[in-house]
Amino acid sequence: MSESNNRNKPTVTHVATGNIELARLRELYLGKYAEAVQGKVGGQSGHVTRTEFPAVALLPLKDRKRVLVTGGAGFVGSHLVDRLMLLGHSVIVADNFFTGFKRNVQHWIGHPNFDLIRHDVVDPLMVEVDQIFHLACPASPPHYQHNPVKTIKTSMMGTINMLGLAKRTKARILLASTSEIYGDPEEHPQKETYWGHVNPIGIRACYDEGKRIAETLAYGYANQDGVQVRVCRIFNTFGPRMNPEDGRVVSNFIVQALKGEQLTVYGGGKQTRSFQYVHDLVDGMIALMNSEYNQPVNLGNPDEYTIAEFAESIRDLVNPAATIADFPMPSDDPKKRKPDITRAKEVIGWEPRFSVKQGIEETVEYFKGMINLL
Ligand SMILES: O=c1ccn([C@@H]2O[C@H](COP(=O)(O)OP(=O)(O)O[C@H]3OC[C@@H](O)[C@H](O)[C@H]3O)[C@@H](O)[C@H]2O)c(=O)[nH]1
Repeated sequence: MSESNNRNKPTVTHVATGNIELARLRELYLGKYAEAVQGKVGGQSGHVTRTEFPAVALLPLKDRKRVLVTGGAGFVGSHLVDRLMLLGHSVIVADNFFTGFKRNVQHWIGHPNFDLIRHDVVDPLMVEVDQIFHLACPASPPHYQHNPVKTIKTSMMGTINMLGLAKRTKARILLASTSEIYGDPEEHPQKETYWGHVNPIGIRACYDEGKRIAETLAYGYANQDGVQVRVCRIFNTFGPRMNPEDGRVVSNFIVQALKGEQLTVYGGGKQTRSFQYVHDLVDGMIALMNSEYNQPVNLGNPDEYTIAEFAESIRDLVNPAATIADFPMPSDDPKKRKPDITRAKEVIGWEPRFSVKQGIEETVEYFKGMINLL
């Protein structure tokens, strides 16, 4: 087991994340605003139009931004939307609901600061905004491999459309890039200066190369047209509102353990990943958007696990009776991955504050709430 100081960090209890109390965030995905997600199957599901919304900050008009979040109904996007809304901004979500769900943002539907548009970023979007967080793209390997051409179109044409929007409106745009641009890395841990090791025709290429061209486009528009771009490279992230069926390792293992099924370790489980809790990522994205730094920044938690030891820790926490079984390794699966976050510390003063254990406990609680739906 690779030990890290991070595992011995005290857990975050009521610390404000981006000036928002954790308890206030929790009520949106575990508490009173999450009841539709935690519904019971077999009966009926009733919906009411909300007359009361979570309280949001009242910002002076000069500080209130009009923020577009593409992919805002997805796992990461919806947590970002929660934060931006609670901070008092006006938020427009554009999502095609391929992997996102309305239920992830349902607690904001009807709020005067909130708009939800069913929109695919492959088509241009005409809105007036100050900031764009461009997240739209399936991120789970089974999802992005489901329709590789569509994944490439989403990354490439979607990013061209959003950069064009940023150019017209003079909005600042943050591109959600990925650790996958490093491919199967030969440098470990991965620094932003590493150019990567990607198979351009492999099954992951639609996503890896899609995000690489998205980065190239971002700097093309920045250098040629003066568009203000920010680029974060997101490492493996988990938390409540992950789609339980999206096939990524954290949701798979937790759901399998909760259902008493075998935990499916691929290829012997010697490959490593480093897992960050979603609130840390959102902290980093907002800090980067509001910083003056325009080069790529890794956002991830360096706490590195082999997949085999990760399976054991989930089993021990969720269901010690569950068994672990080995399945074939998907092709081109990176053998190791761990972010070097020196740059993030230096340029935006960011580092993860949640331990993996605390994040996993919250995620387990969330999935337990939906067990009847699984
Ligand atoms: O059930 C499973 C699922 C996955 N795995 C393994 O666990 C590791 C992590 O797999 P995931 O599918 O969660 O994520 P990957 O690291 O392959 O890709 C991720 O990289 C970073 C992000 O940009 C994306 O969310 C995603 O593409 C891989 O080695 C995979 O083979 C299992 O052993 N069992």
